[in-house]
Amino acid sequence: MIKVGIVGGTGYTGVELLRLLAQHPEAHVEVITSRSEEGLCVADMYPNLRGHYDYLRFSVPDVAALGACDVVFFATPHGVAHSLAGELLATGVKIIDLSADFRLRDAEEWSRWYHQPHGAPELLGEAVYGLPEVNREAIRGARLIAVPGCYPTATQLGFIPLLEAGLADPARLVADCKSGVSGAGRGASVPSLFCEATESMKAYGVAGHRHLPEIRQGLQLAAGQPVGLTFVPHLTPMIRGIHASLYATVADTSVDLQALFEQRYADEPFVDVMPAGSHPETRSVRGANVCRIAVHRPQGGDTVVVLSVIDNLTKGASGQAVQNMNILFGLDERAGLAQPALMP
Ligand SMILES: NC(=O)C1=CN([C@@H]2O[C@H](COP(=O)(O)OP(=O)(O)OC[C@H]3O[C@@H](n4cnc5c(N)ncnc54)[C@H](OP(=O)(O)O)[C@@H]3O)[C@@H](O)[C@H]2O)C=CC1
Ligand SMILES: CC(=O)N[C@@H](CCC(=O)OP(=O)(O)O)C(=O)O
Repeated sequence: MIKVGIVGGTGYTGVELLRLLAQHPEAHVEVITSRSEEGLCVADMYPNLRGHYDYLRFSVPDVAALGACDVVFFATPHGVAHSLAGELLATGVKIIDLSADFRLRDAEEWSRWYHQPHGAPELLGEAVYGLPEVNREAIRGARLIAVPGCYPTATQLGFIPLLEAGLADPARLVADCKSGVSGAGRGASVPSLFCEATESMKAYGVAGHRHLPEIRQGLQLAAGQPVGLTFVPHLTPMIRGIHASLYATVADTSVDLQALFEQRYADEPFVDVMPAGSHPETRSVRGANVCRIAVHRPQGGDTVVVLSVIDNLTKGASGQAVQNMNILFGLDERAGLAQPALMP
């Protein structure tokens, strides 16, 4: 059994980790932290977990207890993993960080977008970006994994086949993305209030969202050259889900895009290329560690439209984190992640 620690167990990604790990055949959660709920039984806070974690109580983060685990997940706000990662790695534990702390290669760029100094630039060289569809081999040997953000996962998986094949004009990519409200986390904030978020929809961060440099970094690697990306996130009145409508211009309109996408993801257990003409919906991935993709070229023109949907808490965060754990420990990549989406 892999001994698991979770820092930040009361948040939405923390409880999603618990939900997924409850049915994992090779993992056992030993430690879960919360500073605000110290001593509380996990199932008293999340009744959906009653009967699964009756032994488990929240405790304050403690390096000795976490260091006795095999792997520690950080499901915490930005900056927390920076402060604990070095000390924990020294104990021999592996780290899977769901926050953005180690996603950007450049510490100065991270500081600009996250408005604080990078707290552990010395660890950036060894951090592996945990997008298995691109980095599976590097993940296997990693000590420190940076799990991609939710918008970056949906967007990169949608654009990558076009960019790797050199088909899309890399200078003019557009990502028009919609997120459910759980993407903002469990902390109280006015935009997340029921009366603010329901029966309405709005864009935000058009001038520059912190996921822009992360997405650009991944797309540049796929394209092998700089990319120009317009990224517009929107808040939509649903709890879970990311819907990305991605636009690219292609010079060669003779390529069979359906075949290209099917071939690129043929061996990927968690990317589903839907039949030509499909319109994937967010509820088809709710609670499932899956990205469903459809590729269109409307009216046979030179604009390609890729539709990519994920659950922000599953393939966009905790499911992808467990997928990384499975790869890291040489397990079946699907372990604990086989459940289909909840419909309706
Ligand atoms: N929500 C989503 O869809 C996604 C989130 N992410 C990222 O995952 C991380 C967690 O997100 P989410 O679950 O939504 O966040 P939440 O705000 O819902 O939860 C944050 C958790 O971190 C703990 N925490 C806060 N500050 C500290 C600290 N200084 N030291 C230790 N623990 C702390 C909190 O517990 P307590 O204060 O009691 O200790 C809480 O359990 C974030 O970095 C987020 O950006 C990534 C992809 C998608
Ligand atoms: C709807 C909503 O607010 N979404 C969050 C992004 C989700 C997330 O948590 O991403 P990180 O892991 O990179 O922080 C936002 O736009 O800030």
